[in-house]
Amino acid sequence: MAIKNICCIGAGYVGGPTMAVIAQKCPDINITVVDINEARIIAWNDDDLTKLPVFEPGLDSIVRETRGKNLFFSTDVDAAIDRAEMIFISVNTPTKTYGKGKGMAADLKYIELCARQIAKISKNDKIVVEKSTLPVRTASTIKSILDNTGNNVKYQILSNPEFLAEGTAVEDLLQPDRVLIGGDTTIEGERAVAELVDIYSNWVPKEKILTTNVWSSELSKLTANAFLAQRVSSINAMSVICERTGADVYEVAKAIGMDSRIGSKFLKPSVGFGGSCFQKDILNLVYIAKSYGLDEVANYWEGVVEMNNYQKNRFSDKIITTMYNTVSGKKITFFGWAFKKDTNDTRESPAIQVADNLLNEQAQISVFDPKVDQDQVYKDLNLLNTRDPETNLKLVKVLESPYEAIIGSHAVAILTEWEEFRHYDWNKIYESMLKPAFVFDGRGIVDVNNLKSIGFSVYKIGAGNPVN
Ligand SMILES: NC(=O)c1ccc[n+]([C@@H]2O[C@H](COP(=O)([O-])OP(=O)(O)OC[C@H]3O[C@@H](n4cnc5c(N)ncnc54)[C@H](O)[C@@H]3O)[C@@H](O)[C@H]2O)c1
Ligand SMILES: O=c1ccn([C@@H]2O[C@H](COP(=O)(O)OP(=O)(O)O[C@H]3O[C@H](CO)[C@@H](O)[C@H](O)[C@H]3O)[C@@H](O)[C@H]2O)c(=O)[nH]1
Repeated sequence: MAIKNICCIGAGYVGGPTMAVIAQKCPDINITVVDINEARIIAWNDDDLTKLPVFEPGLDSIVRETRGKNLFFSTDVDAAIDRAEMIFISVNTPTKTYGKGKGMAADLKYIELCARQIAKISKNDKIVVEKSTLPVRTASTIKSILDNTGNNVKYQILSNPEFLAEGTAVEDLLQPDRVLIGGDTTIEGERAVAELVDIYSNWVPKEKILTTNVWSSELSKLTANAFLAQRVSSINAMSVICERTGADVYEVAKAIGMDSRIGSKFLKPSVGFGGSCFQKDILNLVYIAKSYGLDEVANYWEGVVEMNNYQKNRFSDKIITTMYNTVSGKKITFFGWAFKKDTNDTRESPAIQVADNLLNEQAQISVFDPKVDQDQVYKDLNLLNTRDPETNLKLVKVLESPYEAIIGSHAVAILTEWEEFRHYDWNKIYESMLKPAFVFDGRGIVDVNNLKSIGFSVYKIGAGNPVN
């Protein structure tokens, strides 16, 4: 059986781009991406491609090429499930905010709802693919729901975790380091795995398609994110030592990165990692370890998140102490709000925590981010529930131009590494700021000597150069 119809449940940062690329590479397969969020589906169908709900370089042209041909976005979940031979589940799996495992475990309610809906609708055999990031052994939960509430149709559950990073999603999908597919080791299981391998083989070299058992595949995803986040926390831990000793973390990163056993990637010091995945997935891993009574393992990984929280708070503390121990009534301009460059995603962005800390000290904040709008900034701050929305509205302004945002500021804080920040007219910025004019670079992107020659006092994370 060659797959002719795919349904993807969840039209988010993963579902949208992943299906767009499959549609482009497999013109003979009809793909319907469904979501219960009607506004999101409307945005995916917008003629104006700048309004797509997910900003990713290169995504608009793939959607232009495929949408309406073999790629469709719809709110009719039932019809798409019914039609499909293969169903990807790509819904959100956030950290639980209630009950047992609150603040740690993955909330699987959306996964379970999908499984129940698939069971209710399906009248012929289906391959169900876990695309969402899930705790190890979730496939058995899905299988149990499907088998016990379904219409006696046969299901194969595959695990096919997604490794794309935001901002480079299209590139990562077109040229993945590997594709991982976990399936049952039965004949039916192997057949289902082969169907999915066939789909990816349209553009991914065979040697990069790795097949494993389901549990290894599920756990590899959490492991990959834990290792990646651990690298960021490790280099951030060294950034503090560099600042205290006069060593330069960028030189240290280069020196260790040339060791082929360590490798040079993912060693950029920062104000902390953000994004919807790292913290959530590590906490999920910590919860799994604890649930097996493996407290030492749990504590080991929890340290990665603790280090990250320390780094975020350390940055806001640095701003406060440098600005003569008070930021009350002072205007601080944030360059960047997204959790990394080239995305409009702000989930768990370090900017949110840094802003919250500074607002607690009665600072006034103006924000400029090339891709994040005002509503999102207020939404992120209000979600913290630290103060009432009116106060956030009063203390925080979101501007559409960096040069407008900066007028009358005491300091600039760089929270996202957008390329354009490097090329701003820093002389002009200096002119419109109060003096002394401070720059706090949480992403290591500025040329310290150049800014100092203009007149700025500069702090660059990990650079071992005390502000002067
Ligand atoms: N964002 C990433 O870069 C990334 C990368 C790899 C893996 N992941 C994982 O992929 C999963 C999805 O992440 P995301 O960032 O795309 O999330 P998202 O929040 O952007 O999208 C999920 C979508 O699923 C929809 N949804 C939830 N329940 C539904 C239901 N019952 N029926 C139909 N639609 C439903 C939501 O409305 C939402 O639009 C998560 O498990 C995440 O950990 C994310
Ligand atoms: O050297 C580095 C690399 C990253 N970061 C920060 O770490 C966070 C995460 O960055 P990145 O991993 O590039 O983006 P994500 O989109 O969160 O992607 C991660 O999370 C996804 C969701 O699970 C996985 O699919 C990807 O493989 C994994 O890289 C961001 O805040 C980055 O600024 C650093 O501070 N220093």
